[in-house]
Formats: sequence, C-alpha cells, structure tokens
Amino acid sequence: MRKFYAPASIGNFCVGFDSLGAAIAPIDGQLLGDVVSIEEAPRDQFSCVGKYAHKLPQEAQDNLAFQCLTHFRSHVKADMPSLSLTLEKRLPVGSGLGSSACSVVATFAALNAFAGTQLSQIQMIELMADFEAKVSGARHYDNITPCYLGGLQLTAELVPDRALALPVDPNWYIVVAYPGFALNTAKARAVLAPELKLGDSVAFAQRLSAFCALLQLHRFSEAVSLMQDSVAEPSRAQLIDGYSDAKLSLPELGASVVSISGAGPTLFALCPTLNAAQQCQSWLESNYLNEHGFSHICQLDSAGTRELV
Ligand SMILES: Nc1ncnc2c1ncn2[C@@H]1O[C@H](COP(=O)(O)OP(=O)(O)O)[C@@H](O)[C@H]1O
Ligand SMILES: N[C@@H](CCOP(=O)(O)O)C(=O)O
Repeated sequence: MRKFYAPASIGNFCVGFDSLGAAIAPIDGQLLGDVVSIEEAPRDQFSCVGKYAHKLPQEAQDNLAFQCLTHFRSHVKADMPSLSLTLEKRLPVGSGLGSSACSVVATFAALNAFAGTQLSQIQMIELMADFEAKVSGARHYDNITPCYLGGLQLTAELVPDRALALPVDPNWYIVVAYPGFALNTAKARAVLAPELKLGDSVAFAQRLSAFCALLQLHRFSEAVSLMQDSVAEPSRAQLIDGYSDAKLSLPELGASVVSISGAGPTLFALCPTLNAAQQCQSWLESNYLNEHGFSHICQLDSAGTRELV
C-alpha cells in the first residue's frame, strides 16, 4: 500500500486574494492535512476514515476524493488496474485550511503515482483546480498549488506554470487557530463585493506586487509591513465571531500580522519569533477556540504533497 500526504494551506496569505497561498507544517511534527492510501484490489473500492470523515457526505459519490477517482478512470487512464483508495480525512471541512484542496491534491497525486501517468505539472494543477472549483464557488489556485508544491506560491491562471514559489523568512512562525465551527467557502465568497473600485484595484495590485518583489529581495520585514487585506477581510469579518478581539489583541503579544486563513474561520498570526507565536497561541486557545477547535504553531511546509514512507 502507498500513502500520500497533502498539507493544509493558508489561502490568500492576507495580501494576495485568490493569488497567494502558503502550505504549512506544525513545528511539533504533527501531520496537518489529509492522507490518501492506494493499492491494487480486485475491483475499485473507496472508503473514507479519520477524525473528520463523519463531517463529509455519507454517499461516496458526493466525496471529492471519490469523484477524483472516477474522473481519473474515465478521462485520464481507463486501463489503470482496479484499486482500493482510502481517504483519511484529518482536516475539518469549511475550516479555511484548504480542506477540500487537501483531499483533491492527495487523491490525484496518489492516482498519478499509482497509474504511472506522469501528467505535467500544469495538467495536474488544472485537474485539481477543476475539482476545487466544484465546491468552493470559484476557480482559484491558492490552496491547490501550495498544497501540491509546498511553500508560498504566487498562483493564478496568468502566472507561468500556474505557480511561482516565493522565498520566505526562515524565522517566520505562523499560528493557525481553527475555532471549532465551520464556514463554507462558497458562503464566505458570496458576501464579497462583486466589483472593486478602481483605486482599490490599484492599491491591491501595488501591495501584492511590492510584497512579492520585496520577498525576492529578501527584504522580509518590509514585505510583512505590506500585509493587509482590503479585498475580502472587511466583508468576511462579520461572519467570524471573535475575529475583532483577535485582531486587536494579538499584535500586542507580538504578532506582525493577524488575518483570516482562506475564507475562514481559521485565523492566522504571523510572528517574528517563537516566543511571540507561543503567546499568541495561548491567547487564541483561551479566547478564540471552542471545544472542537485547535491551534498549531507552524512554519512553511516546503515539501508539499509527498509519499509517506
Ligand atoms: N473530501 C472532501 N474534503 C472536503 N470537503 C469535501 C470533500 N468531499 C466533499 N466535500 C464537500 O465540499 C465542501 C467543501 O467546503 P469548503 O467550505 O469549500 O471547505 P474548505 O474551505 O475547508 O475546503 C463541503 O460541502 C463538503 O461536504
Ligand atoms: N481564495 C479563497 C481561499 C479559500 O480557502 P479555503 O481554505 O477557505 O477553502 C477565498 O478566499 O475564498
């Protein structure tokens, strides 16, 4: 049996709505993402297990991982041997941690390896984006490409190969806090203004392009000082209980940036030191999480989706 792990990701990364995303890894070595196991079997079989399996639709045909399997067999590799595929659903759904992308990316990576199809990077990313788009209300790559390739990715249809990796400060610590309630991505997209004013579009383009250029120059603290989301965060704040308190309190504990991970409700705090990250985590655990929530201190996951050995 072969197992493939796909990591959680922070869509938007505050400054790059639908265009920037980061794969993350808890510094204590825990796996924060989905795992897909695959092996040859007498006939095609699918099962879904794991902590959050019960939060997914009960019918296999409604599970994205199963949909990826049937699509792969009918459109990519019809003569692939029959197989057993198991999704271990380790990420909560509607969390803002790229949960649907995790299942899709892990499944296609597993199928591509199992069938030996060797699809190109763009073919893989497009296939993955098709399925992410089915549930999230729009086609966006900012969970798919970091989850698949790792690191911080500038990512869009207009970007060569769909993704360009950006350098990051190795001293960044990122606290993610999932509060324990779900927020559907499509719902959190529906509250966004359908159009941006000209001045806001220009400011968005300036901020994102300067952020990326500064990272390339390794001028990390200047890049961080540009991290602000005026596109999605103002509209989404009202959907997330506890957002305003966190936004006010965490900078006092040393966070350089406090923002929504993806469409929320997970919040993330970017911190310049481990000590600041620990203080922010402790505040979030006491003030933001309910009994179903969790938090992790992370750094970027540079490996992305990989086979577990
Ligand atoms: N394997 C899967 N992983 C995650 N979501 C899935 C999966 N299969 C089906 N879904 C459905 O897709 C939707 C994903 O919701 P969404 O808010 O986009 O999640 P997330 O933001 O965590 O990716 C939910 O309605 C969920 O039931
Ligand atoms: N750019 C998207 C990111 C959604 O991420 P998710 O983890 O909430 O699915 C958006 O902001 O809608």
